[in-house]
Amino acid sequence: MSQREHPPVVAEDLGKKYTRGWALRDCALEIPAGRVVALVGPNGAGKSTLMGMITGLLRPTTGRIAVFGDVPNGRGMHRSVAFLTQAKPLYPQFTVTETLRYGQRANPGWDQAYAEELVRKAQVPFAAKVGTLSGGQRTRVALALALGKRPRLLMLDEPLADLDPLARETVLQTLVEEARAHGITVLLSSHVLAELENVCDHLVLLTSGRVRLAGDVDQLMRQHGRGLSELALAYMRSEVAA
Ligand SMILES: Nc1ncnc2c1ncn2[C@@H]1O[C@H](COP(=O)(O)OP(=O)(O)OP(=O)(O)O)[C@@H](O)[C@H]1O
Repeated sequence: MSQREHPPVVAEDLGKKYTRGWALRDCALEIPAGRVVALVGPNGAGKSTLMGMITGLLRPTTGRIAVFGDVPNGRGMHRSVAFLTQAKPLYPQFTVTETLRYGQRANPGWDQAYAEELVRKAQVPFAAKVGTLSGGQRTRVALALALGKRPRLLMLDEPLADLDPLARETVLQTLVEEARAHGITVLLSSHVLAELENVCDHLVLLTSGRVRLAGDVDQLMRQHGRGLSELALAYMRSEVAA
């Protein structure tokens, strides 16, 4: 089987135990290619832990995980994966141009023209130091850095949390447009369910370290007669009540 045919993520019996206990248990999951996937769940549900195992930064305690058919080996992220977190570790002293140059050096498949186009579209000045940019502008630079790598899977762990509603909408729209135009699979974790409803076509819901619901949003909506955010909220409420 060629590497292209492997799904972006397949997990079987996947579990992660920290010293305080299990963060993720019995996780069986397949993330299909080309989808925009909402990863939702209450605080502490295990979302970041799952993403950490996909990047290879965290090692599973039990089970297996494969990323495009490869087992993450802890020696760096899969070359087809880009990861953006709320922290957006950009160097504040670097200009935007220098930041993209860094992206070029660090990533063999780097697409400089595409990264520059994303910065230009966002109207972020190339000569500005990253530390002087607004939160929204920094996010656009971080997104250009992530997409310039030409990933096949882009993971975003609460990347919009510090943005105002308008900036959130713009960034999310850009992200989804780029993903659909280039066939990138997106795994997006957020607590703002209404916002995910407009852009995600696949849902993975975690509660207390377990996958409670996973599947195509349209299909889940037909089955349950509710939209993504209502459905996710109902599951989270039932967890609290249990
Ligand atoms: N390094 C760690 N050491 C010990 N426990 C941890 C560690 N990282 C996470 N945990 C615990 O694992 C559980 C899952 O955490 P995780 O960060 O994956 O949840 P999350 O769904 O991303 O939460 P949030 O929505 O609050 O970001 C929590 O109980 C958390 O306290």
